Amino acid sequence: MQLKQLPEDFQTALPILKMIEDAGFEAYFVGGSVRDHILGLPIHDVDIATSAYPEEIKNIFKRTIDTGIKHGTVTVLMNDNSYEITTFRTESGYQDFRRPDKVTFVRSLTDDLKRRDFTINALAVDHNGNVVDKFDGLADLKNHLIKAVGVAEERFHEDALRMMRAVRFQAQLDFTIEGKTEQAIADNAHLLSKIAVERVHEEFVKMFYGQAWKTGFADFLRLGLSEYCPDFQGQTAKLKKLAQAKNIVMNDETMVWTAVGFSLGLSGEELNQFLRDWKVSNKIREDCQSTEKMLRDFQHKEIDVWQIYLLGVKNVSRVESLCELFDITIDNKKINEKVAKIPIKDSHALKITGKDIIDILKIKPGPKIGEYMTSLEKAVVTQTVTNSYQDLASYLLIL
Ligand SMILES: Nc1ccn([C@@H]2O[C@H](COP(=O)(O)OP(=O)(O)OP(=O)(O)O)[C@@H](O)[C@H]2O)c(=O)n1
Repeated sequence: MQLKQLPEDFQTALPILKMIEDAGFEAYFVGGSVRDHILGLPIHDVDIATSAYPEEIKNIFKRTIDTGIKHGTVTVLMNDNSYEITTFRTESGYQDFRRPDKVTFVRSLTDDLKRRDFTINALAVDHNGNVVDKFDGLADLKNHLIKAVGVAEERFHEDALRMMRAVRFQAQLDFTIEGKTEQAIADNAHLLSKIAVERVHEEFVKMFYGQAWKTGFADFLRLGLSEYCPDFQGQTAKLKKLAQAKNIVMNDETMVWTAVGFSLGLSGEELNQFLRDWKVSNKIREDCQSTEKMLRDFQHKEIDVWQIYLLGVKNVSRVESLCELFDITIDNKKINEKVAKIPIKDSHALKITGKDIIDILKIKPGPKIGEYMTSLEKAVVTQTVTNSYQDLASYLLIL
């Protein structure tokens, strides 16, 4: 097959392919960008694979960065763009965060495509738009199938995260996992416990961003992958409820982690520990905790204006969606009334500064100042005190 027209992102990168070819090597567009373009989806990253070794690439281009040179990847800077160019390779085992343990550079495109995870990701496109399809990836794209390249077991032994990728692609693309590939996931789910939590975390969150996240998540549970993830052992029944909940669009990490934590019935320190186990960032952990608190408050028909404020007055829609997910009814009118009455929209609007606090209380600068600021902010938001220098200064003295 030949693409009717190369997508714009490929066209911009054509001079790179040409320069590599002029030096006597092969170069192709590969991976997710090819898959997404054929599916008519927007392209994210343009990946280029080549028969040239990294040092040979560095001799061809003036401006390069050794991104992952041991693993064959060199970034080439051209005009305002940067491109990751990776030497054809075979590999085994990814025990660390992102890179395979052992890589062997090869000169054959087919060998490179052979080591890739799924047939739909094992397509390459040359400078004329000719698609190299050694493993029937085009047919699988047409039939909406996620199918491992070659023997599925081997692909999952090389990198167990690919089992999560299968479930994630299924959710993102609304595809089906092919029979043997699916069986191999069920048989090898335990291999997931060997993978760095950061990698599992990344895939887990991406799984929820797809249109059909509930199908993806249901398969993640059904195929036993959840049993090998942090804190999910023996929790399938609770998690299943999430897979059967109402359909909402999950569009940020806080939503995902709050939804999962809430399904498990976690709050306070337990929720915090769960999120730490999954290596969720401090910022998102804080957001999840205030979001979860709001959900619980709504469940008990309470509306805490400070929680609404903390979450960011504009971000109540996230909580609304989560309430819909868990069938919690919320009184929008009441919330809007409360939001309208919040006298400040952010902490910078406080009529007192950290320096004022130091002067008034005659204390040294330090983290305590931030705590005082938060207490004053809370007092203003909950209308315990008015936002004037005089009132805030007096309130500070009785804190
Ligand atoms: N565990 C992995 C990760 C990646 N790949 C191969 O490397 C390509 C690029 O990987 P990556 O950018 O991580 O994923 P994409 O397939 O591009 O998809 P997405 O960006 O949505 O993750 C994939 O298409 C696939 O051919 C693989 O075989 N095994």
